[in-house]
Amino acid sequence: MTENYDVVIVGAGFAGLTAARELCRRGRRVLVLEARDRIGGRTWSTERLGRRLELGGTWVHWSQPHTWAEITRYGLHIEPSPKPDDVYWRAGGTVHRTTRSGYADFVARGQDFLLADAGRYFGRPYEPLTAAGDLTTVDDLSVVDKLAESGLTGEELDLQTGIWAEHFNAPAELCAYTQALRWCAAGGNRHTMDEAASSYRLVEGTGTLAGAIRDDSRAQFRLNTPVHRIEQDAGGAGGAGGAATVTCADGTTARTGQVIVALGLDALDTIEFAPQLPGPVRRAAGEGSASRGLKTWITVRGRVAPFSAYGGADAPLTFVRTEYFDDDTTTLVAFGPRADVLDPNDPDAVGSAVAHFRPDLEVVDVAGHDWTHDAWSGATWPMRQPGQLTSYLAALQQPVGVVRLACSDIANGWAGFIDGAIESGLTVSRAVDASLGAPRGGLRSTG
Ligand SMILES: Cc1cc2nc3c(=O)[nH]c(=O)nc-3n(C[C@H](O)[C@H](O)[C@H](O)COP(=O)(O)OP(=O)(O)OC[C@H]3O[C@@H](n4cnc5c(N)ncnc54)[C@H](O)[C@@H]3O)c2cc1C
Repeated sequence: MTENYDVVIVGAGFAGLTAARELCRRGRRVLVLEARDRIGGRTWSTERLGRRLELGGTWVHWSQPHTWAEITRYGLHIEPSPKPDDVYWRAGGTVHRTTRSGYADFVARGQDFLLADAGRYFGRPYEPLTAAGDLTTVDDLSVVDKLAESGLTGEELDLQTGIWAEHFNAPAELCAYTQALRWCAAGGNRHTMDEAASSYRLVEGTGTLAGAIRDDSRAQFRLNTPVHRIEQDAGGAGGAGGAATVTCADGTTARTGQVIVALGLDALDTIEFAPQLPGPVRRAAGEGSASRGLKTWITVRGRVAPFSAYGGADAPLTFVRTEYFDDDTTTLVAFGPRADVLDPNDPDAVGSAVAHFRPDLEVVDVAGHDWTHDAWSGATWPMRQPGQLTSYLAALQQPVGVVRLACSDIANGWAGFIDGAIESGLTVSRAVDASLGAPRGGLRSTG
């Protein structure tokens, strides 16, 4: 039997959850279809290595307006990740070691050079295409291209490319210079940019935030229900006032006035669209995000003094940091740019990667999730490749008949972050509500 809804939302990550809550509050009848056995998408708080760990998105910040509003709304709390005493980095084939402030001094020249034009190109970060004419001249650059103009020393360059490979969770040549500028502009300056990315985690975990948004909606949720096909009626494909049929892998179908496809671009190929999505949208999904790396948690023997380490752009791990301390073990968080070359769940391989800069550490166990090879994500945090901002963002934000995309990948401000997912869910749900007209019976419920 085919059921009828005002809106079907595909995907229960932060974008889909937010859209579901907002549309229910506007009196819409909403069905959420999620492929996984849980909500939260690329965030996942779960028990591993003897404690609750975040296998996906983790850090949040008050400079991220949409995330912070949700933290306030649900009364959640943040706690700081430990700051390192020492910083190690590999450059010019050597491992260097210095204090946190020594590292900050050394890195400043390169960061200041790379991010100097953040305000020029993204003076209004939530309108990322407003400098459009000018932008096309720089959007094809990678951070490697831009850094080549810098006059930095070889060691400074090695460190900078390693830092950006870490920030994008991607090979450095895939990291769009404009994405680096957008990130800095969203934070307001490079210090807030850095702080927002990895300093404060949710005490209650991202799962609690996702659950709070879900519980605040009357939407019907179906887990373990991948969507296979979305077919718009002839009228729907041409504009508003149409309808679509959503078909799941289990053969069930739902009829709906509007569809929100709330999954990342790298998972878009899990759905067949009839008619096809426009060319730029298909090309954006086909090219995919830059972010094809990994995150892993590592338990090492002994109580290790707080440190962080940058491995360099070509290392299997670009960044490692102490995160939790126990009496006889320490838990590190680590990132690498290529999930193809390092399995986040292989203790031997991760141990060898850590030995690149800390051969004294003995890896006991590791825990991660391979988001890059997971069909429902296909990438980690979605950072753009050179050229993708000006080629695709505008098209990705447009409705296609009764179908709209919503995800962090296509947000305006903190694109790639939890904040971007919430922003996108808010924006798209408002547009969908407007397309549907007055709710049946003319009443808006507050549920
Ligand atoms: C390792 C890692 C670390 C990160 N670190 C941070 C961080 O510290 N701070 C931060 O702010 N952000 C971080 N992020 C990014 C952040 O987690 C994401 O940008 C955000 O969660 C994306 O939300 P979304 O709703 O746009 O997409 P997703 O979370 O990907 O949600 C999409 C949902 O759609 C589902 N789906 C996919 N295909 C189908 C289908 N065919 N049918 C039905 N359902 C489908 C998926 O299962 C998923 O639940 C990180 C991400 C990763 C992976």
